[in-house]
Amino acid sequence: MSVNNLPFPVNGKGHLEIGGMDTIELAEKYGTPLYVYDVSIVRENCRAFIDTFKQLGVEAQVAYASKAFSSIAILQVIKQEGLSIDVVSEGELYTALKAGFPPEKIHLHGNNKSMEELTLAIENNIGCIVIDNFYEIELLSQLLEEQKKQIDVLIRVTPGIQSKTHQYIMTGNEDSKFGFNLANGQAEKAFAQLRNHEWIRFKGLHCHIGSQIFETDRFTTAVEILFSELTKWHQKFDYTPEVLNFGGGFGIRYTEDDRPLPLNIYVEELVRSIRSHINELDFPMPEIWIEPGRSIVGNAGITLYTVGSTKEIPGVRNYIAVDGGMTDNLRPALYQAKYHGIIANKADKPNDTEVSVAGKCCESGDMLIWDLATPKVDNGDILAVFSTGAYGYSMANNYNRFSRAAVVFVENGQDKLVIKRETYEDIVRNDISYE
Ligand SMILES: Cc1ncc(COP(=O)(O)O)c(C=O)c1O
Ligand SMILES: N[C@@H](CCCC[NH3+])C(=O)O
Repeated sequence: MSVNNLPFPVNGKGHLEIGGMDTIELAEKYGTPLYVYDVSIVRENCRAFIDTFKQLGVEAQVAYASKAFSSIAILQVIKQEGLSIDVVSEGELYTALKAGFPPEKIHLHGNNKSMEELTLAIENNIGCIVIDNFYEIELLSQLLEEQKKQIDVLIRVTPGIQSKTHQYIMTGNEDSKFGFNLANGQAEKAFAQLRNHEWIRFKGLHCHIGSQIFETDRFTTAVEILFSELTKWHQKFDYTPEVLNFGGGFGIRYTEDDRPLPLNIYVEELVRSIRSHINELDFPMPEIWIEPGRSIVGNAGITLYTVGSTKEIPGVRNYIAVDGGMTDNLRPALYQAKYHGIIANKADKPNDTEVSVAGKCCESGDMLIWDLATPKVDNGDILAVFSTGAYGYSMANNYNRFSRAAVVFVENGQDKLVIKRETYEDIVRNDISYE
């Protein structure tokens, strides 16, 4: 943090900088709304996870959850840093293959994988499929039998943990659309079907307890729950897992109320807890996999907007409207997510007023930030919203036929366009005339 508790520096012109670049110049060059990523932060986050596992001497795979932001360029950075990735759809898998991601480092997720998704995964010999339900076991068995191929799998289990996060991003609770329930025996039933399967190589268990989690105790509880199941399976079937995957969910700072833990702490606590269980049970140490998404790209990205209209309601509130909104950042409308931002061309000015930032969609709920302290705002000012690198571009949409914003990477004072701004021609491309 530098001026005013900001995550990025301010230059001599009073402009916010990112990756050694002036944000106002970037806005002029590429237009707004604009997503800008400081690639060096992505790399730092990757290394924090990878290096901690190395220091602890644990065989691991850190699989970037590409749903947080999937594009050819970001997956190339992730590949350079030596991570694996998790994909949840044919589109994400296709993007990964196009990015030249090594197939053996791709893991496929999804609660309703289609024949096409499974076929693409099998044809490309991806590293692992995380099986979610009994129907998928049938589909996968059928496809592998037809192609006479084997594949590694984990099964996703729901440990029954209520994480302290928004209901829509909880996934490990019992009443969830994801995974096999542990408590009611479904997970054991799936394990029984898979342990001696001709085509499916059962490697271990996966669980993901939710997203934007700030406490390690949720993860260590998940470890305990998985090991209590594994203890049963060991007694009954003499089974020990080769792989345990504890998903993602490591929280980041959106506003100053968020208190994220350093990323190494999550890994250290997980490993400590797993080691204590395997020592007690006399199991060999399994490979540990994790799937961070938000914590890899979230704080590396900002969004730049141009301020347009303003509206003062005396005694109520001052609105400023920007040229984007719920089309480039759905999270405030969907999860009441909170963000912090600043007027990037007045980053050195004192905050002597308060505004609420509206998007330009035809929805009252299209508000990006409520009650943000700023200097006096004029039209033409550039607003920078922080921590939009995860689930921003990836959840962008064309509501009101807005075009998706461009994405620029900056690193060491260099900028590069990595996703072009969508054109209106792109938007009508699949429309078919009815005249
Ligand atoms: C199975 C799985 N793994 C990983 C993630 C990534 O989560 P996050 O971006 O919070 O790290 C998710 C999303 O919540 C998920 O469902
Ligand atoms: N899209 C969610 C997180 C993903 C949840 C996936 N299991 C968010 O923006 O917070």
